[in-house]
Amino acid sequence: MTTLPIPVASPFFHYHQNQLFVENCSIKALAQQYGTPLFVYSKAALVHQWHTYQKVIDTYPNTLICYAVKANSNLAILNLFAKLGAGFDLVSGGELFRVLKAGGDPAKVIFSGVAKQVWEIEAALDAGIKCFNVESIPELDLIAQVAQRLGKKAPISLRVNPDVDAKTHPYISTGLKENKFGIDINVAAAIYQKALDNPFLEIKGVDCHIGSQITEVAPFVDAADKVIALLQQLKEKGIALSHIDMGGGLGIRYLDEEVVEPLEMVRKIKDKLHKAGFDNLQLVLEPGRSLVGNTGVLLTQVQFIKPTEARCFAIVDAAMNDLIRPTLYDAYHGVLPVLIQDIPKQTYDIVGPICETGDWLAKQRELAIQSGDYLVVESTGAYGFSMASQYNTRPRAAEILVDGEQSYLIRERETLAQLVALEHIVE
Ligand SMILES: Cc1ncc(COP(=O)(O)O)c(C=O)c1O
Ligand SMILES: N[C@@H](CCCC[NH3+])C(=O)O
Repeated sequence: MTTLPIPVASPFFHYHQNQLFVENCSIKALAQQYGTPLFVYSKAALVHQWHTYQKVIDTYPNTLICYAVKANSNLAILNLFAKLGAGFDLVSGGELFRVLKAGGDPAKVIFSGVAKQVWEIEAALDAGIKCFNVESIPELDLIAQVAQRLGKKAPISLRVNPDVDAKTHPYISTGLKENKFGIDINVAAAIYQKALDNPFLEIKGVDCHIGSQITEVAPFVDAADKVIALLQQLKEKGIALSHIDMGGGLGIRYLDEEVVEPLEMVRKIKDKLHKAGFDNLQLVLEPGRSLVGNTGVLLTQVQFIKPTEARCFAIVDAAMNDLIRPTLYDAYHGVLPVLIQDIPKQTYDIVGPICETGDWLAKQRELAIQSGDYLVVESTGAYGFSMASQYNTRPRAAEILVDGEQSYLIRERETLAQLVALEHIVE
């Protein structure tokens, strides 16, 4: 008897009679219906993850959860979160376009990012967003100029860089002095004063986001301590804020990580705010990965098994263009067979067909597989499709959303004609 593996996104992904299912749909049937590579998301898992944040809202009603669109920006997913009551955290005018198209409420939109362009600031002011998270003095000046031209007052927060170690991968750490993000917390008070004196700016809050895939509470608490010290400085200057935005960053289980529940993290921050006398501030959070990461998989088919002297490769039809995280961060993603078979296990490197040595999805995995089999790469609901490219002129994968026995195509597979549609040959 082979023991069945337990998917990290169990029970939404689970084995039944040696076959992998998502909710009530057989993954093999989905592969046959929609083709591969295919991103498969579970609606029940998305709703479940939302509820981990809904608990925060139920406990502390003065909280706004702004889903970080960059994690997974499919319109169907944005629409689902909008219906559940989410706000949105954006980093581009493109993301604003998506959120409005998906039915998001602009009054619950936060606009982050280190360099907003004029057209993006205009679009956000026109839409009537809740707040810009401003990351530098020149950006503050530009936002004020655009607001003046449009005859508006721009709502702003300063994104401060608290110089705390989020203890995560250096590429996804954002709250250290040497990172490009935010304004040095030690000079922020003076910049708030400058904003206060500008009639085209309206100070709303303070923001900090220290990094991603954080699996401890301590870095959030350290950051909160520093932000609270700034709040006290501002209070002394007579500058009152209406919200504090602690960003996103909560990690998920890819392998065996112990993760922090949103409510546990928020309790610690809320206690600090309470002790410092800032209970009145609305708490804003910008979670991305923790809402969507473990709600989806990348479904792929083994094309060839290629044994070499050094390694045995399982060459699959998904590649680094579909999922760049292993290449970019050396990230671990679980790999599961769709069918459990009674054949010998072997150790494989799971690689794609792209002409790069870095084109791998997983290394040294024990699997009982053969060519033609389907595999899923786990935990790919966040920063999977949203970071996909068309490198090697590979159409981007399709995306589906499963709800019970039903599946819905939420993004069609790109066609070759679409890949070249914007190009022109010079006669
Ligand atoms: C400003 C900002 N907010 C929110 C997020 C979402 O982070 P995460 O997906 O780790 O929750 C990010 C990405 O790290 C970000 O840069
Ligand atoms: N894209 C990254 C996280 C960066 C988040 C954006 N600040 C990842 O896949 O883990």
